[in-house]
Amino acid sequence: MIEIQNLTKQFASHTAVDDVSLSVGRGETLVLLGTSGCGKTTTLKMINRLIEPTTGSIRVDGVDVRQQNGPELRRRIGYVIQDGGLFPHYTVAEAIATVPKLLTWETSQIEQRTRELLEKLQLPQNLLARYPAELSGGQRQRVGLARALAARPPVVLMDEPFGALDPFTRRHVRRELFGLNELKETTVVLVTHDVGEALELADRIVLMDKGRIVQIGPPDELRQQPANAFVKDFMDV
Ligand SMILES: Nc1ncnc2c1ncn2[C@@H]1O[C@H](COP(=O)(O)OP(=O)(O)OP(=O)(O)O)[C@@H](O)[C@H]1O
Repeated sequence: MIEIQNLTKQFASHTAVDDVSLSVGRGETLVLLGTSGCGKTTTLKMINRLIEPTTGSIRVDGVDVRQQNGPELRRRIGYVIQDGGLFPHYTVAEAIATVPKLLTWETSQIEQRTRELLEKLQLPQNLLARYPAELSGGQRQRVGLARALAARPPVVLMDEPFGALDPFTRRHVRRELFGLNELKETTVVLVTHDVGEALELADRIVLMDKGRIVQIGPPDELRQQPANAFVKDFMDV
């Protein structure tokens, strides 16, 4: 469970995130939606402390994130970014095993989990010995997803996680991942500017504009009862 209260981030004189308050329930998928530069990524990065807020607070499972050190927090919160965010000198197998190893999983358990994730993400086994430079953009992105999900973290943050995939693979991977049990009990905060993706994946959508929340609610509510003309136009796909 994530509770965000009066969160603001100021970069010099620019307010990137402006007094944002919201909560994400256990197992919920919350989608941050909005135009480029509206503050989605900045909001996401404050949850795992890659960016420190100017003011406001964030609690994950009742504990203020500022009371935990960054690396420890990020071990419990999966994080997926558009290009996969992989270390160049780690093979695919090593990348996926990173967090399970830190948590001292048995080798056989890590191998089994790796096989399972490759299957769900439609990645062939023969990629395991390759380095990120030897993968396509879409493969890198899926390996990034596998790495983030490997140890089944209770919270996963995703920043345009399907952005590099072609429309066909994108739909397929999305359905595989979100349709099966894989993410059912996981609290997910996902950033996208793709309305279709938001409508398909979100339990609730947070529509942002210029750092502020314009409307928050289930997909149908934003479509059927838009708070203003901006929401109506944005959701009208
Ligand atoms: N480190 C930084 N220094 C100064 N300004 C920044 C910094 N990071 C982000 N910004 C500004 O803050 C605003 C919000 O950026 P943010 O990346 O959160 O937007 P976004 O909604 O995720 O956009 P996109 O969909 O394009 O990724 C933008 O105007 C951006 O230029």
